[in-house]
Amino acid sequence: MNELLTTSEMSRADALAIEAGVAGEALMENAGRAVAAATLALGRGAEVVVLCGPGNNGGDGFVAARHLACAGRRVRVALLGGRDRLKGDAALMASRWEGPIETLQPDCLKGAGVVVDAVFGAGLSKPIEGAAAAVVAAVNAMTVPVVAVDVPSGVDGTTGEVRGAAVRAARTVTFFRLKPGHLLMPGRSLCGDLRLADIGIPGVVLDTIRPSIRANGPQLWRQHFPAPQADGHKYDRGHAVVVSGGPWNTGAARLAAGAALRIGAGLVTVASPTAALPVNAAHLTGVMLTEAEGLDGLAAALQDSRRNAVLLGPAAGVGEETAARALVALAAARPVVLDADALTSFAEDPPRLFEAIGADAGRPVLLTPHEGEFRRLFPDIAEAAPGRPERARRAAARSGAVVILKGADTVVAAPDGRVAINADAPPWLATAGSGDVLGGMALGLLAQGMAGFEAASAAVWLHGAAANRIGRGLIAEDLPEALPAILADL
Ligand SMILES: NC(=O)C1=CN([C@@H]2O[C@H](COP(=O)(O)OP(=O)(O)OC[C@H]3O[C@@H](n4cnc5c(N)ncnc54)[C@H](O)[C@@H]3O)[C@@H](O)[C@H]2O)[C@@H](O)CC1
Ligand SMILES: [K+]
Repeated sequence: MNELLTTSEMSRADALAIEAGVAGEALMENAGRAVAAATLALGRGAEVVVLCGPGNNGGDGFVAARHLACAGRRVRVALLGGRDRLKGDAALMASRWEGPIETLQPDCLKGAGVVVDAVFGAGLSKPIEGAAAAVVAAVNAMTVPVVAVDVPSGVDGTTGEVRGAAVRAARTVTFFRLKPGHLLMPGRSLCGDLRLADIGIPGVVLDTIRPSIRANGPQLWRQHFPAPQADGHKYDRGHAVVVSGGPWNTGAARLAAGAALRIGAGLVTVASPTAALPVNAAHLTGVMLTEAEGLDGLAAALQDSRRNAVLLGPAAGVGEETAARALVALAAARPVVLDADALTSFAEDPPRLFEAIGADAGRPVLLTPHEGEFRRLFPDIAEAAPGRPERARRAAARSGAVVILKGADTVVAAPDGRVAINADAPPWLATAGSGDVLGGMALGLLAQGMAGFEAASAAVWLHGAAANRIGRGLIAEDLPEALPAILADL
């Protein structure tokens, strides 16, 4: 159930269900009935105004209006555009509505105690403007609950972006499977409480559609998650290396190293420039320390093949020195996580990074940009690609790396096209050092032999779960500490 369907995949699901013998009319009837059921509990008997658009989303609205009226609610219906524009099932459902049909405009909201938003759904094809935009503004100025059908009108179901204007719903009822836009920002924040209704589309249609985007959660990677063996040794659980910055910039590496250890790496070493050794030594206990001065020092530290995964970038400093160190790490034939300054250091020449990644395509490389770092490495993709999943996917395909595009709706994409969207990170996770911990968690999983996409997705989800467990007041140091309880629940 964690598959997410883009709006075009969703209309394919409808079409395949109909081909398989399910009546389109039945799908719409079930959809509208589910909306009515989700609306009945709201507004304590107050009048419901159902706003219908010219497509099948509006058709669902007519069905919901009929069921609400049958249940004894006072219902009024307003339609965008002439009734003669309605086609197919939507026209059929409008004909089964026995009450009057008003013209959609802000005035029809007068007296409403609950609003059903059935103006646009998966078929939104351009920005909302004119009368529809005026109604959206009027709905958002009201304090009554709004139930959105499929998506809040104006939210793009595939990207989560607002096109022109969008309704702010208290509840959204969608069908068969969620869409990316329900989890991506700002769509997610406009949906309110999300409900998923079964409308009779058989699950086997997914075998044909093969959706590539999923909601991130343990189902996606639990089978790959490293499980320590009873007779195992710490050396079986990998040896992660975190490269430290200079003497004034060591904290980020230690945060990452602590996270790698907590998530189960057998051994973790901070590889430190000579001048930073005393600072690191003064703060490390379970994490080990080794000297790695300059490029040769790093190469020497990585010669030990038991050191099987490397993280570089946190507080590394932007410039040629960091770029060259990243190339040393990438040349050492093992999984690499590149974060923060290690990404920005390639802003002048991104292909130089991608070539080094491509030189050994067999091992996983993770890039963990936030939006600004992403823009520096992939300016054209940031400009042109529609929505964050597509941006991350194109970047992964170009770079050959798993891309973790960080944000309130972190997206993980693999070079083979798989995408995971994380939807439950709380706002207080955006705090100093939080990204360093995420990099360390991913590193710790790679060191234990987890595959790149799964390690990235698991790290992102666990990072969010840890933050939810801690709650407000969280600082980055708390995140690794919260892991044991979450790992126990897995
Ligand atoms: N059999 C099906 O296809 C089913 C579809 N369902 C519903 O159907 C919806 C999709 O239906 P449609 O594909 O007809 O699409 P919509 O009903 O979302 O909208 C399409 C209509 O709106 C117009 N339009 C789009 N954007 C506009 C804008 N910005 N300004 C003005 N007009 C605009 C289009 O020209 C078209 O007439 C789903 O969201 C869902 O609610 C459900 O009934 C389940 C079954
Ligand atoms: K809608």
